Amino acid sequence: MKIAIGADHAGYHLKEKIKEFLISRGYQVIDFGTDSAESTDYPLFAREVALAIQRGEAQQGILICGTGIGMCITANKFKGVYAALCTNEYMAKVSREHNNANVLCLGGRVLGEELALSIVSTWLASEFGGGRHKRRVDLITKLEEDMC
Ligand SMILES: O=C(CO)[C@H](O)[C@H](O)[C@H](O)COP(=O)(O)O
Repeated sequence: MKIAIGADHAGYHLKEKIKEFLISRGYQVIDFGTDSAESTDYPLFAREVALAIQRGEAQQGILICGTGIGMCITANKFKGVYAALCTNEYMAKVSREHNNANVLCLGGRVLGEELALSIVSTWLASEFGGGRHKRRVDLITKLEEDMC
């Protein structure tokens, strides 16, 4: 399983912790930056992670900015990318089980490291439930197709 990861300056430190955590658990990580805490612009990194998902280079993505909001707004502009902003484990679990989210967005200025890693771990361990949730996700996919 390959995971694409990206952050702006406000998510940089948490990105490094998450990357370390993922590698220690055997995931392959593609890191699209940023590579320091110097001020930069979150859409640049959301774009790279979203394109990696679209191209099939990564199956899932994780994006971190100050709140996770800017990353989530940007990533959801890309067809086939379903990004979810999660602030607790329940949201992480349901974003996979109900929404089949393929990108997890986190707030580096919102979450402590321990909670953030627990959210990542829950998200990765959760799977899409199908059934009535598939019907709803299919409606989202159809909306994407109708808008092209
Ligand atoms: O996009 C955001 C808000 O949803 C992110 O949290 C950014 O990291 C934030 O806007 C960056 O703010 P800064 O004042 O330039 O550090």
